[in-house]
Amino acid sequence: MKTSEDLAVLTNVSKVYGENNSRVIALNNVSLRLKKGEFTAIVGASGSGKSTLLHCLVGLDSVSSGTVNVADQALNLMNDAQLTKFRLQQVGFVFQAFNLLPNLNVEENIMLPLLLAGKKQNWEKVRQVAATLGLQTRLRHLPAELSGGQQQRVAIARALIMQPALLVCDEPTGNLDSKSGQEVMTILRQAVDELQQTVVVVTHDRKVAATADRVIVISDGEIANDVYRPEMAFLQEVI
Ligand SMILES: Nc1ncnc2c1ncn2[C@@H]1O[C@H](COP(=O)(O)OP(=O)(O)OP(=O)(O)O)[C@@H](O)[C@H]1O
Repeated sequence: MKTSEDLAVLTNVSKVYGENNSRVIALNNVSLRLKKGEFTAIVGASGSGKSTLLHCLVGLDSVSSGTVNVADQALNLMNDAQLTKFRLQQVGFVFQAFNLLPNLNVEENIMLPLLLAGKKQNWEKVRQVAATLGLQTRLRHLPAELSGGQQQRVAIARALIMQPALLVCDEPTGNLDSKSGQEVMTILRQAVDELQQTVVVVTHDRKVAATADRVIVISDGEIANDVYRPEMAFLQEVI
């Protein structure tokens, strides 16, 4: 049963890659609910299934069995075109590699999802989002003229401009020094606290996990722990 507080409900989700000798069970019967406005970190050893879980959550990957419901839509029943539309309208993505278009300046990069979604150009909105991320003096710069932390802030602005139901971040601080990484986490925290943005972060970094409200530990494709506001000692043990 889904409640009005739930943004995402995964029920008995399994994901199997390959066949016979190369068969890998990447997710094994995972059930999970994410509440609206919640900031969740997914942690676990390399190969444990974190990225697979993130991909199944946003319809980048299909599930082998089980159901995935996000923002009142059943992803497991959608075709590719429907999934593409769902992701464009409902999901913001931030990756370790910033994935900005090198020939577009900062404000054009931030505008891009609006144009891809067939919406009107809205420079005021772009500048407003850029300003909340401290990018107001960099609007005409190209990505190559920015620091790594600034580039990641542009990527976050680009993800937030669509006011996505869900913001997913795969190792968002993986390419950053610790100060820039901290700045990026502060921005994600603000998006949760001030915009009630729902955020899911996959990370190997315990400081990143400590910024979240909830930490889910994946082990061998299963949820091994699911803890709200864990103590640092717990994070030191699991990350
Ligand atoms: N496209 C694929 N084809 C076959 N096996 C895959 C595929 N994607 C992932 N796997 C396997 O599924 C398991 C889970 O992978 P996944 O990428 O989700 O792990 P992860 O926890 O994100 O790892 P990392 O921290 O190293 O990124 C691994 O054993 C991996 O080899």
